[in-house]
Amino acid sequence: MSTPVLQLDSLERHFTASGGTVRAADGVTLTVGRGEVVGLVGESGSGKSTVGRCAVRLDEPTGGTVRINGTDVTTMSRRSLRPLRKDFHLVFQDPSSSLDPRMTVGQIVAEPLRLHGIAKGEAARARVAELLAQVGLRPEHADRHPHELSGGQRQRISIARALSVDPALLVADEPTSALDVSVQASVLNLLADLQRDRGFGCLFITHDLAAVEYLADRIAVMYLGQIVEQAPTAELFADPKHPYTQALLSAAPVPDPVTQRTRERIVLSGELPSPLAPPPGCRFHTRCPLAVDRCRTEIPALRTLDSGREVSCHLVADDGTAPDAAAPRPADAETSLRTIPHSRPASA
Ligand SMILES: Nc1ncnc2c1ncn2[C@@H]1O[C@H](COP(=O)(O)OP(=O)(O)OP(=O)(O)O)[C@@H](O)[C@H]1O
Repeated sequence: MSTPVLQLDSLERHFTASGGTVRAADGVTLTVGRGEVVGLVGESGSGKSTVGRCAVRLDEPTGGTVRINGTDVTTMSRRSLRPLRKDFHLVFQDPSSSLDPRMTVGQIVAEPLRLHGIAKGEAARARVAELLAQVGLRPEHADRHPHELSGGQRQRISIARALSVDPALLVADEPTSALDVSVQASVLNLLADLQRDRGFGCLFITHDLAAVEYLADRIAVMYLGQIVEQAPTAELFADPKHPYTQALLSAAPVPDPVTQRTRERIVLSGELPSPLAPPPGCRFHTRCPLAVDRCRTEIPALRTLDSGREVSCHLVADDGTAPDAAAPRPADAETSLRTIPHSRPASA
């Protein structure tokens, strides 16, 4: 297997705040293969952006490792990182914040080409025209400034800029959520087309379950700083194992009129607990409709099931048998705990 474009190993990003330590990312292990789109989902505050920012070293991890194309960049200085920066880019939620208002679109898109010594002068101008065409803009847009363009056009420009140097990895953090609903689909389609044509790896961070189902090959689900489930997209949507994933996906619209897939809506009680003081045992137990005593005291490891999928839940058996969070009855939960064989840690 070729080296993944992104490898996060036990990634940690803890922030020191007045109330203590915020465990925004707390042991995240994740890979993005060459040409693969990995979706990162989870409710607001679960740590997705923190992981995305650490992955492109816009933020400093406090533990674990970040490898890009096999190179450990976790503690590399800005200076040593500079030549590698061509390989990875982040597309932000709000394009206005990442585009310099004093520069023309042409200068914005050409800047990475110049910085990495790839093209200048006429060659850079020709490349910019080509890139603008690829993102659905006209050559004359090169002379405009970001404020003269719509939100959708600005996001197309940040995508053109990010892809100008042919990166191996693109981290897209909610790339459409700041846009009008009417243009979200066209920007997503553009990303999907470019990804297919150019084959870059992509970490796609989103709240939009329909978008992630459409774009991602694989999905990782985050809860309170940790990954609780990872699976190929179709398998995750067809058969979510973790009670949190079941609840999250139960809120998704049913996009396929042929299969008429339906899911009973699972409404979780309470808010996401504070990452300043995560609950003991399974972090999800305070909101899990299936939680049993073991969940309150014993931390479930993220383990690989027989099928190769990964899940961290005491109630999911190695053969993938999982209880249904939509039909919780205390007796069921206790029964499933007793009847499902668990792979317990050696020390337990
Ligand atoms: N610089 C910081 N200092 C202190 N806490 C922070 C900092 N940045 C993020 N956090 C906290 O870390 C947690 C995770 O934040 P993060 O933005 O990564 O979540 P998210 O899943 O991306 O949320 P959203 O979907 O709303 O963007 C939150 O509790 C947030 O308040």
